[in-house]
Amino acid sequence: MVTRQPSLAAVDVMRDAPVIPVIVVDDAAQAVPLARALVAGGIRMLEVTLRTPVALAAIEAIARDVPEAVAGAGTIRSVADARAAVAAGARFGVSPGYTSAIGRACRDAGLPLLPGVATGSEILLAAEDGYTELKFFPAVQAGGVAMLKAWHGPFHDVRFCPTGGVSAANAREFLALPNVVCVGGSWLTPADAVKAGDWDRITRLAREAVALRGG
Ligand SMILES: O=C(O)C(=O)C[C@H](O)[C@H](O)COP(=O)(O)O
Repeated sequence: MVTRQPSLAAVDVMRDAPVIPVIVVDDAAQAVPLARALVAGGIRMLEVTLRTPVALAAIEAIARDVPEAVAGAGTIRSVADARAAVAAGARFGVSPGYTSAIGRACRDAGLPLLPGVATGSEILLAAEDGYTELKFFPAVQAGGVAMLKAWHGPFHDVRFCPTGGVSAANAREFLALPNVVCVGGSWLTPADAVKAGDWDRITRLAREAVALRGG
């Protein structure tokens, strides 16, 4: 039984911290300590990608056992994914691309969505459906900082979370842009650290990520 939480908007998800960690969980038992490690470092909005068989169980475990965290689902590629994410207790969703069917399903389910876009036409489609807080994916591969600067003219009212190729080394450049609210990335949860249960390292990486804004 999933307890419904107070409603959240996509912009709240983006504003909470400078980085949304993109998490891949291979073993459901890792989910709770991993979430606690990120929370200890100041990161609460957690994107658990639906890329592994245990992803939904991981979201469920975090939603149940780590009340300070806000579990979200990444890699939403279909209406079925959106519904499964909600049923597991996800409180926001992130998609690597966008279709109106996904947008509608998330809205109907009350799931704030960060739709993935990489072109002007995709931005227009998402905006037509009422989505103006978007994930730019894959950010570095699709044009990076220069692309976001170019988009700022025609799409000045759209805000982005660039993800894909973003790291501690280039995050500040993105965060300095007027149309970037936060960035997303997998660097806070390196596969070797998760595998080894090196939660202190993950807390340290989270803390460094929090310091990216303003510092
Ligand atoms: O599974 C998804 O839908 C995703 O969210 C894709 C991720 O955003 C990127 O894989 C993160 O890219 P890196 O930070 O470069 O590792």
